[in-house]
Amino acid sequence: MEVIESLGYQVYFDDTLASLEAFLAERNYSKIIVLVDTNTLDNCLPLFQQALPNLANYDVIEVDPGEENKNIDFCIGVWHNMLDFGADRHSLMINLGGGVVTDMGGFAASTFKRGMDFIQIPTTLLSQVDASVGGKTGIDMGSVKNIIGTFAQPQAVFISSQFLKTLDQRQLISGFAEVIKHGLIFDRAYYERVKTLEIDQIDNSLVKHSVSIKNRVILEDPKEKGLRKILNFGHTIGHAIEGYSLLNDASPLLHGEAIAVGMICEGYLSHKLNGLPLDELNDLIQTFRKYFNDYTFDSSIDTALLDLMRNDKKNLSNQIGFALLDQIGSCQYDIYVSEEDIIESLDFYRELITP
Ligand SMILES: NC(=O)c1ccc[n+]([C@@H]2O[C@H](COP(=O)([O-])OP(=O)(O)OC[C@H]3O[C@@H](n4cnc5c(N)ncnc54)[C@H](O)[C@@H]3O)[C@@H](O)[C@H]2O)c1
Ligand SMILES: O=C(O)C(=O)C[C@@H](O)[C@H](O)[C@H](O)COP(=O)(O)O
Ligand SMILES: [Zn+2]
Repeated sequence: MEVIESLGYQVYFDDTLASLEAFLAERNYSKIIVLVDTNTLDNCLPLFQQALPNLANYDVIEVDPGEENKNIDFCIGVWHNMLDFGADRHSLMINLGGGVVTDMGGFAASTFKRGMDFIQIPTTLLSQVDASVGGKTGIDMGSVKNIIGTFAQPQAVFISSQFLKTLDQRQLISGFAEVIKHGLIFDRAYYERVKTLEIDQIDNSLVKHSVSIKNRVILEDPKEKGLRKILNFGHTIGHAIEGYSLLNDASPLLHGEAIAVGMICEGYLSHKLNGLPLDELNDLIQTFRKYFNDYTFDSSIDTALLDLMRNDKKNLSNQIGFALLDQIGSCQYDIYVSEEDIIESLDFYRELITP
């Protein structure tokens, strides 16, 4: 078992979850509530129960799965359940699921009675390498991603590769977008390694390395005043596309799929505005197109996408904020880009995927 020290808590890489048993034994929580979605109820709760045979007394809250449920209505349902179960300030919320469960459960716990303890047990690749660590919690409002939320750190994070066995290929690839991002923004050698991998070669070492990159960034800047913004590479445009797709597509893009498109567009902006060499831009494009399908959207939605980007949390005085690469493995932040250039980057993507 390995442990990474994060912002006052530990991230345990522990396939047996023995560290979770020890963690619970050390603390005297008045009540334990496990938040799951329908899929993690079926696929992950049994593993959790096997690992903790002596944990008899806990309540389970179940929500419907998917991004479309990461909203205030579901959150209210969670808060009602917490009240019904008699949760108090000395209770613990265990979020057992992907990024939707860890984001929304963290938000529900961090606001309930002005805040109670929670831990994250991420069960998707995306939530293991990214969402469960760093204390960003939140929910969407319509198409606007993560617009209501808190910075609230969990008491601990427990990562077990056992959970990934039931995850389907599309979800694994979605999580892989954040892995590639970690290499692009921080670690060129890591990028060179991951871009050659097949999806079935994802292993513990890669999850740990991604967490260690994210952890180094958040330790330096927990509340995203500066450096942490690099973790948002691809997200200014990616979140707009994800939010748009969520409400308009019959089969919406997943978070990782949307930010993969975002990273190609923002790769283009990195080349045009921040010195990313052309051959590195082409390499980035080739990598994303190796793993991700093209996403077709026409220019009629550009206004809607720009409207969504106007809500980005990196914006300043009505200027749309970006984190952009100057070379692979290195990223700058607080770069404000004109709407003309943003549209040019969307055009670039459209031309790229046109046969
Ligand atoms: N807080 C952060 O720092 C941060 C970072 C990155 C992404 N996010 C957020 O994370 C969310 C995306 O997370 P996600 O990709 O994990 O999506 P998700 O939580 O929707 O999970 C994806 C799907 O997999 C299912 N699932 C989860 N674990 C499973 C398992 N072990 N076996 C089978 N099925 C399983 C879920 O029920 C869901 O249907 C987005 O809302 C994104 O904004 C947050
Ligand atoms: O942890 C961070 O900081 C990130 O930006 C990680 C992102 O991958 C993640 O999608 C995050 O939820 C985006 O946050 P937001 O502040 O842009 O909503
Ligand atoms: Zn992300």
